[in-house]
Amino acid sequence: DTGSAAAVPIDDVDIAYVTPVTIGTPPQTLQLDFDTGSSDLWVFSSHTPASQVRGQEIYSPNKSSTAKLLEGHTWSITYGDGSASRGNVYVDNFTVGGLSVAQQAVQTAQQVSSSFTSETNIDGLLGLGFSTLNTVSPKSQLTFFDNAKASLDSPVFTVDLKAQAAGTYDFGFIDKAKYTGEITYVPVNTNPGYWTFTSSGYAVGSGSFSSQSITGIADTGTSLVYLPTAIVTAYYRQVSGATNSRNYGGYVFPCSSALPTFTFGVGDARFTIPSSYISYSPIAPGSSTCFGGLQSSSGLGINIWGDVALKAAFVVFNGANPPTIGWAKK
Ligand SMILES: CC(C)(C)S(=O)(=O)N[C@@H](Cc1ccccc1)C(=O)N[C@@H](Cc1c[nH]c[nH+]1)C(=O)N[C@@H](CC1CCCCC1)C(O)(O)C(F)(F)C(=O)NCCN1CCOCC1
Repeated sequence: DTGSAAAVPIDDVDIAYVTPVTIGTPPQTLQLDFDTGSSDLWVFSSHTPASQVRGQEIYSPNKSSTAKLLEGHTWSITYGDGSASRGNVYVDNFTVGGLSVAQQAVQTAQQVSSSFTSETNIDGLLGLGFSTLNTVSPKSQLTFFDNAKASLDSPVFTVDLKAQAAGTYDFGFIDKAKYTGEITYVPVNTNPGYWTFTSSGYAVGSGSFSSQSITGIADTGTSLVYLPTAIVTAYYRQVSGATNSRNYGGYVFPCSSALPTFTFGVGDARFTIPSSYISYSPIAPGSSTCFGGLQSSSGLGINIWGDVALKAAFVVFNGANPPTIGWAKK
C-alpha cells in the first residue's frame, strides 16, 4: 500500500501545517498537525467540553459504527511549548490519503489547554515519532505509521513541506519527482523516541563551512530551528540591529535588515535555508521588528530542525530496522 496527503500551512508564516484524515464509519474528516516530535494521535472530540472548542472539527465516536472504546485507557501529554491535552481512547478505522488502518488508536480529548482552543485550524495531532513516546496508559499504543508499516510497499514516509504552499506527506514510497540529485541517508538514534540525527556542520551566508557535529531532532511539529547558542550568535552577528530579546523570547531584528542564508550539512550534502524563511514574522501584525526563524536551543536541552529547515529539503523518514533519515535537495 501507499498513501499521499497534502500538508497545508495554517497561516501566512507557516507556523504549522495540517493534513486531512478520515476517522470512522461513515468517515469523519479532521485536519491534523502531523508531528514527528511526538507519538500520540489525539483529536478534538464529542468528549471535549464545548467551552474548549472554538470552531475545530470534532470526532464523535458515538456516530461511528466501527468505533470501540479502549476500556480503562487514558492519555495525557504536555508539549515543549507548554500546551497540553488529555482524555480517553477509542480504536476506529483511520485513513490518510488513501492509506487505511483498521484499528487505529484514536485518543479523544476530554481536556485541551487554551493554546489548543485558540488554534482553530488544528483539530488534533498525528504523532509520527517512535511509539515509545506514546502516553496512553496502562498500555501504550502504536502510531499510524507503525500500524501501517507492514502493509506499506516500503517502510517509509516522506515530508515535503513548502513555504506558503501545500506540500505532501507520502507513505510507503519515495516520489522521485519531489527531489533532485541524491538522497543522503544518516543514522537515527531512536532514544528517547525522536528522529534524532547528527548534522555535519553549518555556514552563515557565503561564509566558510564549519564542520562540526550538531545532534538534533527532525521535527515537523516545531515551527522554527533551534541550534546551539554559538551558532545562532554567529548568524545574528551578520544581521544589523539584531538583538536577543528577553521580552520577545528570542532573536529579533529590524524587518528591513538584510539576512544571510543559513546552510547546514547532512554528511557531504549541504542544504541552504533561504533568508526569507529566517525572516520569520513581525513580532506583531504591522510591526517593523521581526522574530527570527533561527533561535537558540539553550533553553530546550535539545536541538530542533523544525519546519524552517524542513521546508528547504525533501526528507525521507525510513522506518526500516535500523531506522535512518534521508535528506535531498528539491
Ligand atoms: C508560536 C511559535 C513561537 C512560532 S512556536 O515556535 O511556539 N510554534 C509552536 C507550534 C505551534 C503551532 C501552531 C500554533 C501554536 C504553536 C512550536 O514550534 N512548538 C514547539 C516548541 C518547542 C519544542 N520544544 C520546545 N519548544 C512544540 O512544542 N512542538 C511540539 C508539537 C506542537 C505542540 C503545540 C501545538 C502544535 C504542535 C512537538 O511535539 O513537536 C515537540 F517535539 F516539540 C514536543 O513537545 N514533543 C513532546 C514530546 N513528549 C516527550 C514525552 O512523551 C510525550 C511526548
